[in-house]
Amino acid sequence: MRMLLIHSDYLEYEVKDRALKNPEPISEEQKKGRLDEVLAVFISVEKVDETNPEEVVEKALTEIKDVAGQVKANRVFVYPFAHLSSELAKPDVALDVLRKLEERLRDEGFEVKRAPFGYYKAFKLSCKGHPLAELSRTIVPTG
Ligand SMILES: Nc1ncnc2c1ncn2[C@@H]1O[C@H](COS(=O)(=O)NC(=O)[C@@H](N)CO)[C@@H](O)[C@H]1O
Repeated sequence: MRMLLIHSDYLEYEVKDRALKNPEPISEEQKKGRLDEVLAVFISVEKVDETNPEEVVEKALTEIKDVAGQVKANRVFVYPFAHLSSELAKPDVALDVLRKLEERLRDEGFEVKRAPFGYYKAFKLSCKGHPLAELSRTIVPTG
């Protein structure tokens, strides 16, 4: 899994078109979303993650909690992003990993939104620009 973490004044998105034949079913309300004062986490789930998705979710949770603690963010925006890797996991595995990560972040007390999976989306992001505002993490299952 590849993650790009951007501490932001806000992240907002708007669904434009489907990018997959069968994108995640979404409600009218989910076609637009915004969070202010947020740690935006752009995530590519990778082929290697398919060997142990549960472990990857827990490792991603640990990394996000660590960064959120450092930048003092209590909101997290989970954003499916297929452009951080050339070895993408299958969409059904990727969606399952992202849904589980969203759930575990909520378990840990974060306010969480997840952008819809399998769609082209317009988005606006305001990066705060402090030294820890732009970070990346790579997570690999131990197998
Ligand atoms: N492994 C993945 N990790 C994260 N997001 C993914 C992954 N696979 C698919 N997606 C989601 O599905 C959308 C489209 O995926 S994509 O790989 O970019 N594009 C396609 O698969 C098709 N457009 C054929 O190229 C992405 O924008 C993202 O929302």
